[in-house]
Amino acid sequence: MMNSLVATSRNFKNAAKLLDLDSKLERSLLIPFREIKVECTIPKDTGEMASFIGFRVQHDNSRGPMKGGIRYHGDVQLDEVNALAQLMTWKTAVASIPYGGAKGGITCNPSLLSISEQERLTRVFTQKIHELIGTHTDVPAPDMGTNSQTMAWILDEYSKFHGHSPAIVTGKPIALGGSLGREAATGRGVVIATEALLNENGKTISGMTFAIQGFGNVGSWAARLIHEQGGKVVALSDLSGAIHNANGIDIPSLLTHVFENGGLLKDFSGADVIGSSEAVLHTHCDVLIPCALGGVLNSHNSDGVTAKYVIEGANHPTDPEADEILNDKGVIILPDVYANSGGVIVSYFEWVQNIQGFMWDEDKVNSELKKYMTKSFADIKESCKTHCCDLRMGAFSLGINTVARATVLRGWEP
Ligand SMILES: NC(=O)C1=CN([C@@H]2O[C@H](COP(=O)(O)OP(=O)(O)OC[C@H]3O[C@@H](n4cnc5c(N)ncnc54)[C@H](O)[C@@H]3O)[C@@H](O)[C@H]2O)C=CC1
Ligand SMILES: O=C(O)CCC(=O)C(=O)O
Repeated sequence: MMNSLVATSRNFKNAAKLLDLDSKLERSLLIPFREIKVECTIPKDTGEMASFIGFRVQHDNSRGPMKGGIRYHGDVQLDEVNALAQLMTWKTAVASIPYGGAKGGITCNPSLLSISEQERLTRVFTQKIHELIGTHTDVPAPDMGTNSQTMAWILDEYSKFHGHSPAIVTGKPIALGGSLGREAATGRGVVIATEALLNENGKTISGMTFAIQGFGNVGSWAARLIHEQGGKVVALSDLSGAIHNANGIDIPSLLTHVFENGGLLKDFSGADVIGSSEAVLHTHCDVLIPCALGGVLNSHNSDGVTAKYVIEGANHPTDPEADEILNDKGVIILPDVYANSGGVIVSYFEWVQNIQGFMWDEDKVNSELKKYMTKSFADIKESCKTHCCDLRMGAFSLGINTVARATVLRGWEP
């Protein structure tokens, strides 16, 4: 698998070439604004001390406060967080929301930590970075391995230093100022994006077959909404393996099973086991939606993809080498910086509601989300036409051009 920062930066450089970007400006846009690395030491429940490394990379703030999730996963390391922060910068620009990009994470396996250990770790991490984040500087949110409870602990810890600050994080519980619709937003956005692409090709979700890797926040909401719209989810996977049912998996039954089974889809009686999580990538289907880790589609396995469309619910699931292989096979890829932007778009609505001190109803959140995503799909198509390129390069060049213009307007002189 290619290093995620190398992969993301390669996409950036190819788009910068299409834009004929000044080489000094190009270099400046690629370099992150700030990289933070902190040691977080906590007592485990046993009384033993344990140290973890936490990161926050603030990539760019030319268009507004930096924005992006916090990931708890064993593979978290600086290059990965850097790549994810950079993606946030282009993603917020593609979505036309007034933010820059950031991302954070702690190298840990949350399933091996008790809830109180996770709480202590989150609070220590917040103590270490609280002076460098802020409602108008850098606003965290959930990502893999974190959720609304994690955001509640950050809010509480941050507020001890700075006073009650609901807008310091998004994706928080509704009872603490979270937005209706945020929990479902990334999955809902994935489905809106899928619909836009399929409609353009004379198709609809209803009657199409789908395979989804990852059944956490993004994957489970995407599956639920696809099922509701008449799409057939034939394969799914998570950390515990992959399952398949050619007649379509009954998603409501699976959700009940997962809820009662420690969050895992293994042992579900309504489908056959098809092996490791990677098996789902090669399942016969119309649409493949990776919703887990980065780099899962690479030079070793992309040739086996049979789907006609890949919708990137995860961040950077496709290596540039896999991009080439899939493009040669005629597979259409809807890139992460658009396909999974529903989460950060509704995070923006949450932040706006917190600042206004006014709560929107869920219909308003969902209809505004659709409006933003419909507009950005049209903007990407226009960019593809201008630069004669595929959707990834269309989205990257749109995002990079928007950030470059803001940077120059603020007084950057090439
Ligand atoms: N939560 C959000 O709002 C957003 C998330 N994303 C991206 O979506 C992806 C998933 O994030 P969430 O759903 O929030 O995470 P999550 O922690 O809720 O769920 C992750 C899922 O992936 C599965 N998984 C982990 N390792 C796997 C592997 N090797 N093979 C197959 N499945 C595996 C887990 O079992 C779980 O089902 C990540 O790439 C994240 O960056 C993107 C935009 C926003
Ligand atoms: O909701 C947010 O602010 C960030 C979501 C995120 O981390 C992502 O889009 O990858």
